[in-house]
Amino acid sequence: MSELLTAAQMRTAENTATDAGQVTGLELMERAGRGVVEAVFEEWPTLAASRHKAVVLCGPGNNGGDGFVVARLLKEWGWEVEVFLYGDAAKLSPDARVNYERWLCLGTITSNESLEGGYLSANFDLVIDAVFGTGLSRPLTEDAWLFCKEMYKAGIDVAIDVPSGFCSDSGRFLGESRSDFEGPLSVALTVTFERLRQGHALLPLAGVLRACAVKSIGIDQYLPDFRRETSVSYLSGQARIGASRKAVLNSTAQSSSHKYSHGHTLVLSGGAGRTGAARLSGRAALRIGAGLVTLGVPGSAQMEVASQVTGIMLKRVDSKEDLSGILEDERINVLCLGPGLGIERAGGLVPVAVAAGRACVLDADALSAYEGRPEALFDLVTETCILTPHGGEFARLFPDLAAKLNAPSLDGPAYSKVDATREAAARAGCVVLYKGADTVIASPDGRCSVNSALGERAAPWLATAGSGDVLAGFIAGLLARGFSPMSAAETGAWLHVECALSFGPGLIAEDLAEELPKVFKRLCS
Ligand SMILES: NC(=O)C1=CN([C@@H]2O[C@H](COP(=O)(O)OP(=O)(O)OC[C@H]3O[C@@H](n4cnc5c(N)ncnc54)[C@H](OP(=O)(O)O)[C@@H]3O)[C@@H](O)[C@H]2O)[C@@H](O)CC1
Ligand SMILES: Nc1ncnc2c1ncn2[C@@H]1O[C@H](COP(=O)(O)OP(=O)(O)O)[C@@H](O)[C@H]1O
Ligand SMILES: [K+]
Repeated sequence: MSELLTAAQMRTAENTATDAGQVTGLELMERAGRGVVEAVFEEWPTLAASRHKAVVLCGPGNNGGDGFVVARLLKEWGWEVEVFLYGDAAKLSPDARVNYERWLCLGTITSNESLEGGYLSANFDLVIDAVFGTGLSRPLTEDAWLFCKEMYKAGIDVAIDVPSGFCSDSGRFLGESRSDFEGPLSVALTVTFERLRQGHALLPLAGVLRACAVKSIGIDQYLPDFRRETSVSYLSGQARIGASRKAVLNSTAQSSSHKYSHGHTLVLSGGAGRTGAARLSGRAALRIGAGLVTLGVPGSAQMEVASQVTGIMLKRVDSKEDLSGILEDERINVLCLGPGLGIERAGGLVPVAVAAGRACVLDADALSAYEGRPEALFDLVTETCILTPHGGEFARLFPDLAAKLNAPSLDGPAYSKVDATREAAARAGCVVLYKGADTVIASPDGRCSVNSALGERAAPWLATAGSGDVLAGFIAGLLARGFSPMSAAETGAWLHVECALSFGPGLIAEDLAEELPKVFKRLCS
């Protein structure tokens, strides 16, 4: 697990380091430029071995300053380099100005008039975007867009910090979408410093980046104290679930304890013909380590479910009273409600389930049942609950937050999925896991993680019917094993993607839980 930074956190770290007299801004810029060149040669080793042609598009701030450093270093490496400048050279930031002048000792600035007519794609091996970075505070002006558009059309090979126009906190393109540019946006390599920015993990930006490199510029010790609650964790491909979590997973394989000490999950099912979703959740809970799983099924569906399950037990739950009766068994420590439950049945059963005071995963219909009256749900839930909405369900429960997220972003930093999920968790008073290829998990105390299924962890085949039901079951099973709500949501979401990656394309929801043993074996070896 690593941390994601906001632009403000990075700026503070930079200022603290320079104020402490540890380093100058100019030196940081030099290190940043050097880091970019190193990352390029690491990504494409053949480029280091011979002469190539690069173009660096620089902007008016320090991102442009980094660009001038890169241009100089590549030129000194023996490459042919051209530089374009957006904006007035007289108004460059002071450090950028120094590097602009250093560049002028080696080369020139090409007139922006040359940019048109496919000049970039026709003439260069490497197109480097150093126009705007983390300082972008408003949508690109028309002339800034005309400058950047040529770069996007050619295809950006290297973006310094962030591709220009995107907000590095939210991952959103600032302003209205650009109807005059239809090409697919894609950036081969993005090089950033010390840690990834929050926006690198969030859509749409995360979907544009093919590879990211993080280079040190020597200010790690000035980064925020990540034990504080304001940081955002990144559950990435490199993430290794913590030792305690691993120990719990390990114990599923070598248990000498009784099954009841591994918890008992009750999954409530819908009626006949709608039981598949709950069966998926139940099996997932069992596979991930719940000692026992019971499906609570209406009488009309008992035969259907009985013919489909083996390791899972069955109890008849037609009414609230039936559910209350079953919950007298205190060994049931977790409930999972929503998948295939039906809106009406959910409306009746959710209050009883939550009032029982056990850990509780509320998904799908258990959330949609509260459309138009979300406060009723928030009044019920406690911090032992987890809400797992997808985008549609999120908008039903938090229409104002969804509207903010969908409105055009006219200022930077723009309102992000991290902001929305944090607000949602604070409002609901429990952990909220907002699904997607960039799943965001937040707890009411402000802790937050992004679980990525993008970039190196892209698993688009996870968007298949029923995969969310499996996720709900994974989380419920981990809760049964004693994970805290935040940990269960993080670990469940992370393992969900690991299973999808391990299985590969062709995956259907049924395959996910069956892939777990392989994933566990790899983790525990
Ligand atoms: N922090 C660190 O630790 C380190 C940071 N480093 C580097 O610095 C970068 C951040 O630099 P930065 O803050 O100077 O901002 P940057 O992205 O260059 O843009 C600001 C310029 O753009 C302008 N501008 C803004 N919006 C605009 C618009 N819509 N249309 C047109 N213009 C617009 C804005 O103008 P203004 O708003 O002032 O009028 C200003 O001139 C960071 O990404 C990294 O590469 C490294 O050197 C190493 C250490
Ligand atoms: N493009 C994608 N790449 C990876 N994972 C995705 C993508 N789209 C959705 N997911 C994941 O797939 C699951 C879908 O859940 P959900 O929308 O509830 O579907 P269902 O109701 O069919 O189970 C979620 O875990 C979500 O994070
Ligand atoms: K950039």
